Amino acid sequence: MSTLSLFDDFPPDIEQLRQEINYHSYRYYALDDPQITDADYDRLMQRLRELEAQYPASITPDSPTQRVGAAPLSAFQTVVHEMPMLSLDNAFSDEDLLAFNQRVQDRLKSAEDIEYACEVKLDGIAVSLLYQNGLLVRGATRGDGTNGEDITQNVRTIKSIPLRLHGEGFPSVLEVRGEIYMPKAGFNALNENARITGEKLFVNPRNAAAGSLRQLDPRITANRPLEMCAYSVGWVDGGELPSTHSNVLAALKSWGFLTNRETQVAKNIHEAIAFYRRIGEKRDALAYDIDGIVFKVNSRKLQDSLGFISRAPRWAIAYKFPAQEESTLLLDVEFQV
Ligand SMILES: CC(C)(CNC(=O)c1ccc(Oc2ccccc2)cc1)c1ccc2c(N)nc(N)nc2n1
Repeated sequence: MSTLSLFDDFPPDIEQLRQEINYHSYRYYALDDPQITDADYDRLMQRLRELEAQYPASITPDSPTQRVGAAPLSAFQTVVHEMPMLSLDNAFSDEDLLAFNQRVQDRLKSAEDIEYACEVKLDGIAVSLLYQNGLLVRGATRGDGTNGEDITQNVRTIKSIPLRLHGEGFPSVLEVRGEIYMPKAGFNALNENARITGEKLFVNPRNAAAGSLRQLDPRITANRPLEMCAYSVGWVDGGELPSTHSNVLAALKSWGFLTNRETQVAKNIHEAIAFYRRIGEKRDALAYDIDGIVFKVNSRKLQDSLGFISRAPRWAIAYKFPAQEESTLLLDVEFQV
């Protein structure tokens, strides 16, 4: 006799199972510290699918079984970003970075050391995720910074993007910005599979991520090894944010987002340059492609007084690495095939 028959009149606590699965996702993606094996996670998911098939009325939009959603779209709708998605000014040398720091000090009329949040600049696709009362309601590309494409159905398939925020204390409206990227291992496996099936090869992980997000059929996106790393908050309403950027990232992590483990705070621009060197030395060993380091004035109060120049903040800069040889090498190899 199946155990379910004991509960036919009293549906088992499906919400409890859903919360347990979401908790394990939080531990795996946000904390990078899973408590159960992938096999046990899959067993929990299988049980949830069986119970939801038995009690379809219990299905909620944030259920982890609802990631691969609706039918393919005929086209992407346009989204107008409430807060522009800004680009970054670039630095190509230590001198450029020191000049950036000097401009910041001059503008703040301060000779005090400026503290910087230091983040890897992932080589992926910028995305905006809008949450209302903790639920993901919209995903959009950067587009031209003001108008992007609505890719909500596709971002819902990415397991490191929470469908419901974890924990508490988040604003009622929260717009999170980050990068959707394809880790190197996933990219290599995707191209290996494409070689076997005779499908189109991707030139690099960034193009593979872009191509995977441009799919009108979310079922294709769902089968692509994509991750999302949060790096900023754009628009908030109904709540306060911490006073430093590094604590905003910590809050995003507590709400269920993947943030990059290399992120550090530098007490001054010289420590920031040391961070750039250290990451530059381990760049090839990283599990994902990066094309630079982003330095952000850590104090949000100082950010507000520095403001923006047209499309880029005065308080942030990207110090780029030299372009990597590998992608052209791959290009040569690819066309020799
Ligand atoms: C700093 C910011 C430009 C994001 N921030 C914003 O887009 C942003 C936008 C409006 C804001 O507030 C506004 C308030 C009023 C008017 C306009 C903007 C604040 C931040 C940015 C851009 C690209 C990044 C990248 N590739 N990697 C990392 N690691 N960080 C990055 N950070």
